[in-house]
Amino acid sequence: MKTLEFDVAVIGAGSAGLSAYRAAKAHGKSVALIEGGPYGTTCARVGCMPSKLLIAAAEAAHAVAEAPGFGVHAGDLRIDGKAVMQRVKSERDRFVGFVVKGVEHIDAAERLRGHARFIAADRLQLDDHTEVMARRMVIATGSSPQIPQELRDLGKHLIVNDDVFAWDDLPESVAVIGTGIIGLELGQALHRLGVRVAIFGRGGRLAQLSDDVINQTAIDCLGGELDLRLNTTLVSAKLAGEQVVVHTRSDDGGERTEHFQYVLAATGRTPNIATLEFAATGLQLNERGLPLFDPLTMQCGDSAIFMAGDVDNDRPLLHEATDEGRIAGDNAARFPRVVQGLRRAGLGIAFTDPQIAMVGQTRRTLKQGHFQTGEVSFTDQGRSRVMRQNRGLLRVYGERGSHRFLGAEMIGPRAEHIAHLLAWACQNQMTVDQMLDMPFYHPVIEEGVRTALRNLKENLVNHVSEIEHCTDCTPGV
Ligand SMILES: Cc1cc2nc3c(=O)[nH]c(=O)nc-3n(C[C@H](O)[C@H](O)[C@H](O)COP(=O)(O)OP(=O)(O)OC[C@H]3O[C@@H](n4cnc5c(N)ncnc54)[C@H](O)[C@@H]3O)c2cc1C
Ligand SMILES: NC(=O)c1ccc[n+]([C@@H]2O[C@H](COP(=O)([O-])OP(=O)(O)OC[C@H]3O[C@@H](n4cnc5c(N)ncnc54)[C@H](O)[C@@H]3O)[C@@H](O)[C@H]2O)c1
Repeated sequence: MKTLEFDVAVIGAGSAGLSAYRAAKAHGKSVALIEGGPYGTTCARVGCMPSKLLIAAAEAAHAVAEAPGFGVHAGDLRIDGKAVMQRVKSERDRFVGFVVKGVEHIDAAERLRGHARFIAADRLQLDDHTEVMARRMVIATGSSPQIPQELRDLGKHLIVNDDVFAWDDLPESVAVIGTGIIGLELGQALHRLGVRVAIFGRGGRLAQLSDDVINQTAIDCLGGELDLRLNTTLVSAKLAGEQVVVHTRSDDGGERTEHFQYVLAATGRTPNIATLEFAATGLQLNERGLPLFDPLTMQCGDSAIFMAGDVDNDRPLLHEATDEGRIAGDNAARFPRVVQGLRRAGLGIAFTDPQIAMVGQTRRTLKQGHFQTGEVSFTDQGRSRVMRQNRGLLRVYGERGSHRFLGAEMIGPRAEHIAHLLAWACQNQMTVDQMLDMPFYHPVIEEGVRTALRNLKENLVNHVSEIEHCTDCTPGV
């Protein structure tokens, strides 16, 4: 057994861990970067990048299928599944290669391999070979797919996102369980690439949308193309030869039994904490066994242990993981003089078509009676119609009295860009008038944003009562 000593130990060499390592090193500390799995990060290996590569192929197929709508005919659509997966994997490997190269530049004495668990607040055990002593720690162990009990006996026919990006060819059929971001992104991409796909949701929510009106618009937009089965419970899934027999029941009592080649669990992710043995740290834990931490400093209580990335179960997105890693690594090095780090305006984008986006305060977090809503439909929006992408709705929220822009939810064309504009305005605490003073070109989709802001301004000035009813909202304050 080896014993090594460092100023700081970072558990996990994913996006958050790498960012924490760099931030702690900037203080001139000795820092151990501990990794128990493959290098390359979830984002590059099996997350953001390969999913967007698959979606890019699906968009190409969709553009060909939609071309006759412009009077353009490209002939019969043919999808070469092997070539699609080959590009997904080779481009993905390129991205992973850059990350791995970066890790290899780290001093070998600070790159430790092994699965870490706590044996004290300042001590870790790596597998059965090394003990690491460090006064300050950063936990950046990420998250893993959560698998419902009823899917656990399906062997290789149960898949998660990682498995999709290991395919050499596209399959014949996939039942996607879960209507969150992963289920919708992968489900729509596979559908557009010719795979028979059904997407099952036990509730009626899509991609974490909390505005009922936007959620319904998303159901209408995506449900027009996809086999979307909402309010449907998975009763059982059983293997029958090389197929899975999926038995489902919808809330209206209808039952169906269908065969699929694979079942994709897209049912959420759970923090990687099961084997960390927090009991040895003395940290205060919440009801799910996660240490309580301050999201501005990432510090757990007043300890020298910090959290970062998906493991903390708060804003599980790449840019947030990197920010949290930077704050955690910086504060671990500064401990005990911790400082608050920059947290940015909320920004979430689902790369469906149309794209879904959420900015700043979502409908769920707004206080009833304190805000007004403005909206624009993209159905008749000029540029969207020109491009035959005139589907969707944007709703913007503003604060009564101050007229400050608070946030937005949307499904619509090029939402990834509109969401950035709105997030920048939100972080700068702009008022609706200030946003309307900004330039808008013609003809662009952003003119739709202007329409929504004008509508919001009118409603703020006239105090139009909030007509919709949101079941998830904080009751009238
Ligand atoms: C399919 C998919 C698509 C996504 N798309 C997007 C997107 O488009 N945009 C976006 O912003 N986000 C996206 N995300 C989310 C994003 O990938 C994550 O938020 C981000 O990768 C989290 O980084 P992390 O450092 O917390 O975790 P990871 O990168 O998973 O790093 C954690 C590391 O810790 C290691 N580890 C775990 N336990 C231990 C231990 N005990 N000892 C040692 N090492 C350990 C793991 O092996 C792993 O390498 C997507 C996620 C998925 C799954
Ligand atoms: N574009 C992006 O930024 C992007 C893309 C993919 C993933 N991500 C990140 O990854 C995280 C995880 O994504 P996700 O889609 O797995 O989680 P999610 O929490 O968004 O969605 C999970 C869905 O599964 C449903 N579900 C859970 N258990 C179920 C069951 N037993 N039967 C049927 N449905 C069930 C939930 O109701 C929910 O709709 C997201 O929160 C997101 O932050 C981001």
